[in-house]
Amino acid sequence: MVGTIHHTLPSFPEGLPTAPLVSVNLARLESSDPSESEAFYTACKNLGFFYLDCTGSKLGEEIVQGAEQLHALQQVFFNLPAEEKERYGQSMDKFYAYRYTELDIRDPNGVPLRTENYNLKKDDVLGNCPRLPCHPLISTNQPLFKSYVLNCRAAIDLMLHTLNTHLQLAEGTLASLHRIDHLSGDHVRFTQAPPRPWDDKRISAGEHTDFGSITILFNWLGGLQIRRPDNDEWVYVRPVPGSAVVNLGDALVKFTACILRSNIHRVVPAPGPQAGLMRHSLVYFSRPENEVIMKRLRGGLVDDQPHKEGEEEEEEINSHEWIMRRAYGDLRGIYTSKGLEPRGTPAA
Ligand SMILES: O=C(O)CCC(=O)C(=O)O
Ligand SMILES: [Fe+2]
Repeated sequence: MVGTIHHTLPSFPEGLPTAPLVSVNLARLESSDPSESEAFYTACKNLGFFYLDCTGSKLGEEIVQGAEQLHALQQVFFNLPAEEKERYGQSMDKFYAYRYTELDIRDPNGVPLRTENYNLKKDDVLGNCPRLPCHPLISTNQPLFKSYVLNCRAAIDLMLHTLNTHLQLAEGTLASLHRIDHLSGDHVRFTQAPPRPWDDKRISAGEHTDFGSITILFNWLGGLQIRRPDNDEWVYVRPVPGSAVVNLGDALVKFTACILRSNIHRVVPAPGPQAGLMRHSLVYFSRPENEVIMKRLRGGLVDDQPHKEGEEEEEEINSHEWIMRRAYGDLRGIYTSKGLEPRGTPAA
């Protein structure tokens, strides 16, 4: 198995309530193993979160290795002086650039600490659109980003294909909404959060559902929590070396008229002995192509789903607009089968 650095960090504490995530093996999904495929589909319907065990799959091992390399790179990137990072910040792009939020905690020099992220568009990496100027550290690592994007997309395309089969949709329906050479909101995200005390207000403001299709997440410290749908309890997702955490986003809930689930989650300070460390995560968000209209699909099991009152009159918006309004506009919040639960801060 590819080396990961989890064992070099303080371990995730025992005895905390953790999320009941099933583990789906990528190699077995690749070989269309019927019971693995069924377990995957069940996880997508019941919780919308699962571990993707990448061991024993060439593609999986490449994804894990890429994630480790990008984890090392993101730490170098976030260690750059603030002015250097800000040069490629929000003045260039509202979303696909370096972004930060200042915390009300200061470092020993009196400088406010930041939670930071950097978003890099799939279309930028693959050359489907003009490239946004970026720091040399990012541009010199384009081959690494490119192989990571292609590998994540290969895994996502396989998962979409498997879902398509279980949902009994016409062949290629989900694939036709997620063509890699068509513009979409897919992106790689680096995140960094400094150690900080528990803050109820900040934590609840960060509760969200992802609003795209399928998210592939790597983190090395605890702190990610999901709210269990059965008892509403917030529980930790323990990082597992060699596995990604995969979750579904609201677009797939919309397309399938709520057959699939996107579960609410949030990030809290890392627990126990991990609490004093800088926390990073590496996320690949996939989203429908920009021009795709965000409404229920026709065909297969989706046709058996009940129609919501007023569904026919719902305004038709495309994926690009959906993302912008979910991130910054009037559609901010948590999307559930009951509708949109408004929240003040951007979801992801
Ligand atoms: O940092 C994490 O573990 C999760 C991040 C997340 O949920 C997101 O960026 O949407
Ligand atoms: Fe998320």
